[in-house]
Amino acid sequence: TTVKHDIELPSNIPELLLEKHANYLISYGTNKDEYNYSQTEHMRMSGMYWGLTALDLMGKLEQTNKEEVLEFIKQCQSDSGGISASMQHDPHLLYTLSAIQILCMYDALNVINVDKIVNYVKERQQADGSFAGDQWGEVDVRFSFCAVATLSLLNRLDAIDVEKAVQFVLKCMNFDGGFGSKPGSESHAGLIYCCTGLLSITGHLHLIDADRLGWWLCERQLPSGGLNGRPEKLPDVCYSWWVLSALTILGRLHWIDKKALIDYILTCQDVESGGFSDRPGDMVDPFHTLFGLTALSLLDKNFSLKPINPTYCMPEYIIDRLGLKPSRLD
Ligand SMILES: COc1ccc(S(=O)(=O)N2Cc3cc(C#N)ccc3N(Cc3cncn3C)C[C@H]2Cc2ccccc2)cc1
Ligand SMILES: [Zn+2]
Repeated sequence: TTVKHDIELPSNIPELLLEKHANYLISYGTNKDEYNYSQTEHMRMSGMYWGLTALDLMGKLEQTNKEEVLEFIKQCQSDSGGISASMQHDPHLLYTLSAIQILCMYDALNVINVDKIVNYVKERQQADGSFAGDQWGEVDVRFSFCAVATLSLLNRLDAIDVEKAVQFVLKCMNFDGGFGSKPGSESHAGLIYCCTGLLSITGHLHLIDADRLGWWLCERQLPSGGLNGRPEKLPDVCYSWWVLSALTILGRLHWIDKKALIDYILTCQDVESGGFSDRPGDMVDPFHTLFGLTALSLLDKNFSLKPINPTYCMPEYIIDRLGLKPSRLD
């Protein structure tokens, strides 16, 4: 039997239903009793970053409850300086980055203790330049990206050893040009985004074999038009973001069949409830809704979406306002 590694696209391709997606995200945060809301407590800070970034891209940030969000973030900063996913949870670099990204969008970094954030991140760096995600010590190159992105948003990259952080990223590079989560781990689109983004922030993109990695990335596109995260995997909307943002940073976005990918992403909308799912017909969620919209923003500026910065996955105007210039290959 031939193993199916792709899907058939539905015949009709819906147009981009921005009002529906905005209403889905705005109501997601409000009805707290809903099952989904309770299931996402362990990652609520990231869930808020996904929803608020998507709403800002659609020009709806002013419809959110800014004061309530700022109060929640203040309550989530622990004595260690790190920020947790929800109140009374342990702090972690993943949620510290999400919180700083939200505060940059709201232009409200003053509501938390920035020096204690910087110290929390600095304390996570290991002797080999890598970063542990929290005090329990799990190392993953995703956490290197969280550390470097957080500190660069605060203009405090001086607090860590950037050269050693870069050395660890290079140890994660594979013969196929891609990156895994640790030295020797297999290449995966999500980790390639983290490593490409870190090297873009620190100005070390010249260390990447852009043609070899670009080739591996555009190989992710399947006949359905969708992108997968590794060879032999099914397509998934969130991989549109991981692959496209890395290709954009490498200056090779044009290597992808844009029209086919746009059609794939549009079929992943739920035309009733709003929101995007990983594949047509699956359950929608805020994670895939953000990454569907950010991918469309990179693919075609004629959708009514604000431009997205491929390195930080934040609206371009926020990165401009912060005076940040993450590098890209031409
Ligand atoms: C399926 O239930 C889940 C499973 C895992 C998680 S998770 O570990 O917190 N996380 C974030 C995430 C959030 C949502 C939403 N809302 C949905 C999925 C999803 N995944 C799982 C996923 C996405 N594409 C395919 N898969 C299987 C990624 C994962 C890891 C991740 C975290 C942060 C940034 C990037 C990636 C949450 C819910
Ligand atoms: Zn996904």
